[in-house]
Amino acid sequence: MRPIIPDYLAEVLRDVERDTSGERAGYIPELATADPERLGAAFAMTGGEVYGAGDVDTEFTIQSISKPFVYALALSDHGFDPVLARVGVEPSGEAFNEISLESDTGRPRNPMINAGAITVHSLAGADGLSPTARVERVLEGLSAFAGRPLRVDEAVCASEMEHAHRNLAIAHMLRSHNILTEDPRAVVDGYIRQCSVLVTVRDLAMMAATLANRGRSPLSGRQVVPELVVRHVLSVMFSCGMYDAAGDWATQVGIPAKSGVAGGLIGALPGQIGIATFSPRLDVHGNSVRGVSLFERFSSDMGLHLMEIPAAARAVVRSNHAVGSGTNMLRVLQLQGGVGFAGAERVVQEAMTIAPAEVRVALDLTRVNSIDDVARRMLLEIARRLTLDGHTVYLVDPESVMPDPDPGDGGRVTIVDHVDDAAHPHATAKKGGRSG
Ligand SMILES: NC(=O)CC[C@H](N)C(=O)O
Repeated sequence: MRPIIPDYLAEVLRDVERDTSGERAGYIPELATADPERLGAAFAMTGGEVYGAGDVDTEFTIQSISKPFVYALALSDHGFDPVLARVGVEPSGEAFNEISLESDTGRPRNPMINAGAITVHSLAGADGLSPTARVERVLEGLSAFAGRPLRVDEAVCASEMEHAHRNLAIAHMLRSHNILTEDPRAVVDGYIRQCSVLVTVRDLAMMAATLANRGRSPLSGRQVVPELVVRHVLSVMFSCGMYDAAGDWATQVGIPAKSGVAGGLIGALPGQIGIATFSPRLDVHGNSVRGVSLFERFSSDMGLHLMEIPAAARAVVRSNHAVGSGTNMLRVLQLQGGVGFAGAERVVQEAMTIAPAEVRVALDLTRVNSIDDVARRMLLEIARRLTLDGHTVYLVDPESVMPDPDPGDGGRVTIVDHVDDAAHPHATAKKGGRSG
């Protein structure tokens, strides 16, 4: 069989190829010489598989796509408070290189615009690092996200540094507000080196997949940054990643994303996929023209919009029935699928209908594949209240999907591997049901 996904990617690339609108970034002379016809796209699944079509192994500079990753490094190196004290998380609705700070605090509005990203660069690695050691930390961190060692394009770096007046102006302004405490020139130099790291579409897809995979690289298995940091970074990407086009992007595409002026674009869909595209011509916001079209296609073709309401998740309560009769009667609530808050609420409703006469109750988790923390607490609370009302409660949980099944506070559950073990408690005694 021919592989399905690369064929699909190649077809979508053909569809956008005709669009030659937009301009290469002119303010960094080296970028203005890039081949404007380059075009590539890749999907990296959280399971580790990578699919690509077009120029997936061409190297180009990461530019602003480094911002969310270095933000993640700064948050994991310093913790949330010191970073949030210096850089906000509010969408600015402004261009990426806008010279703007919050009027009351002097903080840059968010870490995705240059003012925020320059500040964040100074927060990567331990306090007091030399500028060179800080760039090392950034390079090592970006490489960990990509799952391979990355390097700096010295020509692009030098070219941007020669024309860095605007970023220098931003850094001096940050220094005057004491948001930056180091030499502004050294920080801008480090930030520009960070932007000049060479990546391929394949690398970027893997970096995005590492975010989508809760911060663990699908390639190396390494936990690059903590899970809570990832949630925070993806939220900021969702609201600020596309600068003054962020609102359009959130409604049309609905994937946390980040663009760079060399023409790269990434999206990370939590739990599913990292996507990357490359095409150097940019729109007025500095986002790749064909990249935006590709993401619009991917989102609508594959239903990747984050706000897409999932096809009515199958009912969590598969059945609610009685087996046996008389005092031996067992009420069985058979659950299925993944149980979250709304699913557990359905179980609460069903549990309220259990008649006092039905002394024995089984929550059958045989077909449940996951229980999140709030659902765990609610199901155990159901068990506890049923115990207090005089019921005997069984948890049918052959694969131990219920973590720590202790209802506490006067509640008690007997854990068995099969409904039959609850239906015929004497047989259970022989098999020795686990008790929680
Ligand atoms: N949007 C971008 O990719 C901008 C990054 C570029 N290095 C700059 O600071 O101007």
